Amino acid sequence: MSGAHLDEWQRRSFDISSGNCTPEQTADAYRAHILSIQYAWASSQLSQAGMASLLRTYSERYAAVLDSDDPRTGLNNYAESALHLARSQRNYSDKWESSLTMESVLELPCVQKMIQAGTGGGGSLVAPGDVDISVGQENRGSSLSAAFSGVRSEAALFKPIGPPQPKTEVNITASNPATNITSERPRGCDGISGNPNSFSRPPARPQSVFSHPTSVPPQGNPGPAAGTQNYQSSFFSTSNPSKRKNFYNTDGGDVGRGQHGGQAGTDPRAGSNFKTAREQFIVDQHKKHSHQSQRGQTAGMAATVKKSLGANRPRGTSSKFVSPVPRQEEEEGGTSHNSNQEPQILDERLKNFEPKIIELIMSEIMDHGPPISWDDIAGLEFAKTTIKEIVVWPMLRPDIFTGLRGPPKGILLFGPPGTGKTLIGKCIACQSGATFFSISASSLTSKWVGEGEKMVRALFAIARCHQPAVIFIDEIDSLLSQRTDGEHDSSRRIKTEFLVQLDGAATAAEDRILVVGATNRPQEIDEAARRRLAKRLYIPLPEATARWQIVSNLMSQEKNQLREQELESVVTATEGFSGADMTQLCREAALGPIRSIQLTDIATITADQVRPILYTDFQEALKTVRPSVSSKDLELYEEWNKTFGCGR
Ligand SMILES: Nc1ncnc2c1ncn2[C@@H]1O[C@H](COP(=O)(O)OP(=O)(O)OP(=O)(O)O)[C@@H](O)[C@H]1O
Ligand SMILES: [Mg+2]
Repeated sequence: MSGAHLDEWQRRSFDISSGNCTPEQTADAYRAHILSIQYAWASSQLSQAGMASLLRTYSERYAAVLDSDDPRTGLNNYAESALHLARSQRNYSDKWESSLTMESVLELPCVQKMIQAGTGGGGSLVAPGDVDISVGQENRGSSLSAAFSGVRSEAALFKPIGPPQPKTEVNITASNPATNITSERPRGCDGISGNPNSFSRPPARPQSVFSHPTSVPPQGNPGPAAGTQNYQSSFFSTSNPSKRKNFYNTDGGDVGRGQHGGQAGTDPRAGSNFKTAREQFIVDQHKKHSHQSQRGQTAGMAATVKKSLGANRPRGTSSKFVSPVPRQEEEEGGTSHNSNQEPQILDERLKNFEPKIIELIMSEIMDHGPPISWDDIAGLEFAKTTIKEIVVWPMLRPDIFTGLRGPPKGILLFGPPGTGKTLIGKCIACQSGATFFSISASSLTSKWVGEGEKMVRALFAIARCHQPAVIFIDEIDSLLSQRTDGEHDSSRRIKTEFLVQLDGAATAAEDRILVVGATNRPQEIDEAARRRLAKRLYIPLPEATARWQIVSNLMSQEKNQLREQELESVVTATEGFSGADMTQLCREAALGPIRSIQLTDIATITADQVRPILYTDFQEALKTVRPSVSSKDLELYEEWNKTFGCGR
């Protein structure tokens, strides 16, 4: 690490060990340590092992500060209350202990005022009574539960202020002597202290301020659980109103309104997710029924889809692709069957295949992905034109491209690594309008003997159902390498099956299935496969114009100050680079501005303050990025292209 970084590190370590730091400062210092470690590793100043070890140490220390509930050394002052709650114990924490005992509520100035007002003329507000609690007819809302102690405890009878309201009397009898029901303030009870009027209830909505929760057993039937319910609420305490205010009063309006409102006179559950068991039951029932009816609809849909699939299906670029099994989106949309059920196969031609195999192949259909256009592929004009001729136009005008003009059944894209073969595959997927299967050789070469060739057969069968179709096989050499005596029987069978499917009795002349293979080892491909991949296109290293295009494309997306001549110099200096090497060079250069930022600023700097990419960044990057294709390898590709390639 540089001297400046070490100084900074030392200063922070000293601060922490001096004991003068608050827990917040200590946590900040540890966080800064962790950032420095990550930065040092990212800029190769620190080994992987060193980074891992340091990170472990400092993460543990940081976590210790976060987790400790000692107010002098830690930040976590919630743990205690949380633990108490978890153990169903009374909360003794200073921070979270509720002060809402009956006595404290009665002592509240606003309550006192109301008591006085009540005795003055408006009827009594609070009077000691038996264990009766009066609740409004709607019997809703969060509540103040009564404080019980003893077998039949005294509780308060709360009567709402204002005109007399219809009410229901509920008797709560504490049958268990150990019952400890603690008085709690209702949700949004800040309003009580802030606004004495909030005690009054709007006449339109008869409801007691201190109505009992919906869990109150009905009158005359307290039930065995009546006395054993724990009424202690974890929602509110009066000790830290500002915190609570921020938490519940998200709209910045009056306390008690908003998400967890519950101000006196309003429905306390308005906007909250709370539901009674009965409400939940009704919702569940509703869901169940609607799901059943949806399933009914799906079955109906499936029947319709069946008709449109397969031989009867109109073919052409405009016809919509219909999957023979329910697709993921449909499942998400809730229109599918139970996921445990076997996928329903809707095409006659696929009935001999196992649903699992079909599902596997279907999952490799690539009908979405990042959109790539032909312009995103720099250079390679000949390859692009040829592919458009073979793939795109025949899809657009199948009536013209018939007979001798019919497209070949297979294309092979070969060339050095990183020259854009896979990119072309993705572009075909986006631009061709055909059903695009992107198959990896590994998904076809199953470890179960016999499964592999079934997969190949299923692949072509499904592709036939979804014509026009393009089957893209990246790194096709691993699937169609030359057949040798020593190789496993199963891989031989896969190859044979593939060749048969590609150009054999199984394939009809009018089938519009195109196989596109990509490889950087063309010489390893079996000669029979080579013949079937009739159009073999060399994808060479990018020429100067293509390199120019790649750099300017990538730089146009970043803040840069690269002048025309400087770009020319970069292009000249990158003779022999592949497209992937050029991309790597640009990535490396783009890191230049980040590397010039001071370590101390990295956490705070804004994206706008990062300087643009300069030519010097490219010069630096050129010191570390080298071409990945050797000239010897290149000769091999050129040679193979001369012998088997279809380019000019
Ligand atoms: N002609 C090109 N135009 C633009 N970008 C390119 C081009 N060639 C390569 N790239 C860049 O290099 C990356 C790698 O290219 P791609 O994966 O297509 O190489 P490939 O030929 O399939 O290599 P491999 O033979 O190793 O599989 C692409 O994602 C792209 O960023
Ligand atoms: Mg590739």
